[in-house]
Amino acid sequence: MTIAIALTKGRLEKASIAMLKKEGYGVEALKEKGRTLVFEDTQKDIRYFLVKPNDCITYVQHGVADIGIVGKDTLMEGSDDYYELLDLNIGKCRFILGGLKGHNPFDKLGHITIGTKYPNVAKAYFMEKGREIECIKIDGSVELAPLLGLCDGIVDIMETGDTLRENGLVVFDTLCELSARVIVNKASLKLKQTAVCAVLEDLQRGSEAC
Ligand SMILES: Nc1ncnc2c1ncn2[C@@H]1O[C@H](COP(=O)(O)OP(=O)(O)OP(=O)(O)O)[C@@H](O)[C@H]1O
Ligand SMILES: O=P(O)(O)OC[C@H]1O[C@H](OP(=O)(O)OP(=O)(O)O)[C@H](O)[C@@H]1O
Repeated sequence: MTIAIALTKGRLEKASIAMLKKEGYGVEALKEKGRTLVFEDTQKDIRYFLVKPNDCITYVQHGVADIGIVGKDTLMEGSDDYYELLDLNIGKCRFILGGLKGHNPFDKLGHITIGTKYPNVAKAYFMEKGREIECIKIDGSVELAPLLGLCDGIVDIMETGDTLRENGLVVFDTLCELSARVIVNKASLKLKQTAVCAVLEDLQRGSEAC
């Protein structure tokens, strides 16, 4: 029975392919991918494809992918009609509230404006703290927004902290730790249980080595 696995392209791509390869999966072809989008491992009867983070969830929810590997940040921001079954211990980073030194958004009395790629996460965080915010959706280089006066602070991913530091920004709070997760289509877990669980067991072993 063929299993389809959606991998997130970009920052998670290398580490997830390396883990699959180490566990004996034939994903070598993905690394010399050119413009080809789908790869078959006929020996293991697995089909792989590389997609953008949000699309990984979409393909899993629709059952086109049985399994997806995607960041917890993307899962927290998006819809949740899937099973999240494994933490892979790769792509580790955290959600932070950041901004200009001496300008903690919580100290502001009036209206707070937050720049972020993750408006749902940001709103939930401030709501829990009893503050309502206006979110300005930013698609990249989020650190620019407070520097140029677009917003009072940002909710974004931090790994090394270099991007914040090099732009003179500071961390005011950590919302939570993040890493890549394995998600599974709900029907696939029932209908392809043996094959799906075999992949999960291998990935579990791989994640323990991280
Ligand atoms: N600095 C980072 N350190 C570690 N993991 C990160 C970092 N930035 C992103 N990630 C993880 O990698 C995933 C993919 O990030 P990536 O930046 O490649 O994609 P993206 O957000 O769609 O960006 P782009 O629009 O530039 O393609 C994120 O969802 C997150 O889980
Ligand atoms: O703490 P650091 O190690 O500096 O990493 C953090 C940066 O990485 C991510 O952006 P990315 O590089 O993916 O680019 P983007 O701004 O286009 O989203 C994130 O949005 C930060 O800008």
